[in-house]
Amino acid sequence: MPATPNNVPEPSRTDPALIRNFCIIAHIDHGKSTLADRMLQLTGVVEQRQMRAQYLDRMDIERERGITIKSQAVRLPWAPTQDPGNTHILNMIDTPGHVDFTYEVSRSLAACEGTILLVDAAQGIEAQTLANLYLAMENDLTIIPVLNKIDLPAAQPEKFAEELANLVGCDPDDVLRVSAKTGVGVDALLDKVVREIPAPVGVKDAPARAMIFDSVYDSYRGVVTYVRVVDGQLSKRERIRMMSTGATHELLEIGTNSPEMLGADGLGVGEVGYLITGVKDVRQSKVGDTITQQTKGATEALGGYKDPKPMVFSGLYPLDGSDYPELRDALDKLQLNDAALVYEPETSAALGFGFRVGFLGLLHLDVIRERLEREFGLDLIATAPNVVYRVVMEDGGEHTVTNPSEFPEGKIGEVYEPVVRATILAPSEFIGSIMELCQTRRGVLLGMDYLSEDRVEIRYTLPLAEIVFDFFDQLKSKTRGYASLDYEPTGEQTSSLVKVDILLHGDKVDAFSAITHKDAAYAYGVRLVAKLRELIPRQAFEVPIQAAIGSRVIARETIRAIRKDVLAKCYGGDISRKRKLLEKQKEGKKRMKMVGSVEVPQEAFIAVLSSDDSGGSAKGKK
Ligand SMILES: Nc1nc2c(ncn2[C@@H]2O[C@H](COP(=O)(O)OP(=O)(O)OP(=O)(O)O)[C@@H](O)[C@H]2O)c(=O)[nH]1
Repeated sequence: MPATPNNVPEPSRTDPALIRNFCIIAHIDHGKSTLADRMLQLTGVVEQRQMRAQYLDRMDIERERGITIKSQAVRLPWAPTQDPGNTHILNMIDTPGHVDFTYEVSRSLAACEGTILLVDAAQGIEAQTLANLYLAMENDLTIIPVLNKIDLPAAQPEKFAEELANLVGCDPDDVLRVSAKTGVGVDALLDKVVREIPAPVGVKDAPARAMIFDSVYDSYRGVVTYVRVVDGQLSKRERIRMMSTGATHELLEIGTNSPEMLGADGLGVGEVGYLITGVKDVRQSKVGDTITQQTKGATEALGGYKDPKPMVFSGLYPLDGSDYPELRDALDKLQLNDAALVYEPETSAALGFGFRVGFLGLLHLDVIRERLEREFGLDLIATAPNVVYRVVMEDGGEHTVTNPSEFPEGKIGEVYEPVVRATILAPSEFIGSIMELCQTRRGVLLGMDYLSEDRVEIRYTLPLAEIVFDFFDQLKSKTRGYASLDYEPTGEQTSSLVKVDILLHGDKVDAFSAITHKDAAYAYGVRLVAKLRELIPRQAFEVPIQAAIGSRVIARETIRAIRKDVLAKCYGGDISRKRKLLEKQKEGKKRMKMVGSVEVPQEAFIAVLSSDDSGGSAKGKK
């Protein structure tokens, strides 16, 4: 049996009554990592002298470099003050903080019985705190409200204790006050976790059922899968089965993190830990799936499994066409660690060979783009992000549109677009500007609540397409940075949506096609043709630039013709000078792309697609 520190029970034999599984919900910067550090230190799993700030975060960076793996769950032994003779096992499970990963968050929460709701005592509740709190409530978790940073001079514990108490429905005196920085109150918090969070319940002698709440690719070990055992026991070397796919694997290694990986014989009821089967791709070990034994396994999976569904699509093209194979290899590599990343090859008349890539949301898109550029050294052009539309034709035929240029022609019945429920938190002085912004983005007000006398929570239904581009930036600038936003998909709605095409000399430029609301189409068309007129140099012939809905032109500009005869300036017969000029002209041409018969500098595409005021998105600003 592997050695365990401090007489801590072996994970296959821990009495479930002594286990507490919890996570920490906090808005960014409210101190989650610092609190986790303090807990590692107080419970003795990291020795004082090894302690360094943000221990778990440090591991995150290391993981990026492929050195070690982040602990998605840490096993902490704790002898509570109220029951010092009984060492309890606290499994602290990390939850991804961002809205794009709501499904992953909800799986991490489902692995817990309780959560610490951590709020900065100088800031109060923020949108991400709320969104995750709602998910925790849906999962029936016990909630322990805690104010952090009480050491700060700007802390207002009385005010925010009241706010928190109102939110979770408890007495303000029951809101714990801690300083993750100095450690004040953290032992009382661990005691409270033991006292208030229920122990896991499961059937010891049943076939094993364990839920995957995270899986991480590691270049040395392959995929490391994090599980919570609900019933039965998983043991080293036995064969297991993934219930969604039926695939079977041998359990090469199983264990817990404290916070480094520590192998074990197995994991029993209620335990949380990792396992390694040698699979090389996270899509073979999917978050939300249930694991059981291959023989005499469970017949019914734990509920809640969903395939990740991309919400936002963008075309990614290498700036230099010869980088296409590198881009494909890089996407293949990223997919090993990202079950939600989907892509397929795509060709654009304007941009050449690339990929249409699906993401969970905008943050996901940014992360992937940044990694492609930073880790793989690729220079990319990304087309404006668009959402997925469902188009039902009058004859009943149906199309799923992930690329605006593929919007069907012909008799369209209804167009459906995805909508989200957005929650915005801000000081009440900004209510007017927030509502104005949401209104211009086709929002429908759902409700508004005061969290305290000067802070409100505003809820809107908004089309996803209206927030994927720059909504958050606008919100921040209209509220001087004070508002926070969170959203979750809530279905779809029919809308009056049209496709606007941009034509150069009669040829459609696929990269600029956009699906916009009918009322925003004209503005989009006018803005884009004006912009392109500025960016495209004059050609040997007159070039009309048009914006059109179907065959109806809604905006037009014209680039007048010039005769670009570089030799005109050369009188006399100086051959070498002539050659030089011709060479120069050829150089210039290299960076041009042909769209039909028109030469367009690559910079024009980049400028239109990347600049903030271009509005080259699917949303159509008004
Ligand atoms: N004064 C004071 N500062 C704290 C306390 N807890 C955390 N901080 C500081 O607050 C900042 C954010 O803390 P983190 O622990 O990184 O917050 P987080 O919620 O993990 O943030 P992300 O990982 O970015 O989501 C850091 O500069 C911490 O040093 C506290 O109790 N008192």
